[in-house]
Amino acid sequence: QFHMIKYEDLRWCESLGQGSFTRIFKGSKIDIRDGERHVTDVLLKELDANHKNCWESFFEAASLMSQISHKHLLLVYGINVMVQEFVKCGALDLFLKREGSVSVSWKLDVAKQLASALNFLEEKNITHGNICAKNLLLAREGDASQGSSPFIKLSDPGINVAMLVVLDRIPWVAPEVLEAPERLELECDKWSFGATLWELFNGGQAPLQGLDLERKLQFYETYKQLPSSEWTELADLISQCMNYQPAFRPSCRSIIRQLNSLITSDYVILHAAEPLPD
Ligand SMILES: N#Cc1ccc(Nc2nc(N)cc(-n3ccc(CO)n3)n2)cc1
Repeated sequence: QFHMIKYEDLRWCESLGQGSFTRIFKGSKIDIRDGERHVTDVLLKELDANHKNCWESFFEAASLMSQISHKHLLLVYGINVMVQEFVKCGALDLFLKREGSVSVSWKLDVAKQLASALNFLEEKNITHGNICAKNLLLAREGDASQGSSPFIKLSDPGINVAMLVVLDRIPWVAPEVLEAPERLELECDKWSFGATLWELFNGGQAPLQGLDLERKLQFYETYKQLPSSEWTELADLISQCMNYQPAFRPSCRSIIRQLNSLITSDYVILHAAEPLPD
């Protein structure tokens, strides 16, 4: 299902950093189409040498996402090196940390786009398994004064959960996944959606940041919730998603309905532009 890209058609440019198993580079892909040379900006994601053993799950994640297409799902061109469409503004967590103050309606717009991507995956009965702000890519920053809104793309799930040391994905990974990493169900993405919503409304800060592994495990063992927002309706939605009973988590349709009612609430008007976090 991938159309073949030849190695010599790829150019590696600057490194953009590295994840736990991968390194990412800015690059360009050269296509000759109807006699014309097209150069496309791409993101090159390499699996680092000492993780070649999780190659097949790297491939599996990429091929899963390449079989479906949706406006909020990242386009993946190829594998061996994963060649992704280059998304202009990069990962959302870094953007939020850099930007500091984006409006509540900007955040709700992003939340709705993620919810619609999850709804699409739910309809296809596909569990993403790694929903978090780092895997949300900002294709368009959006500028309220120009009336343009943000546009996000959900990135590939990356190495599948069974390969990952799921412990360092607390609190994004649903508690039931710690018991059975191979049993990834749709409800797991609802839990992660709640944790990502929390990141979105906390300036891109990672939830439970700084807690060591022991404390993170205790967080689940004692059925804790993340610090709740002063906006009670938002706090309610986050804790519904992060329900320790998977079956009690809301459907995507319910999440979208609740986001729509948050968008119309007067809290949005009162908090048009968030103050810079002190
Ligand atoms: N400064 C800056 C800057 C950095 C990256 C991009 N673009 C981009 N495009 C993609 N397709 C994927 C990613 N990712 C970044 C982290 C991850 C997690 O895996 N992906 N970044 C644009 C600007």
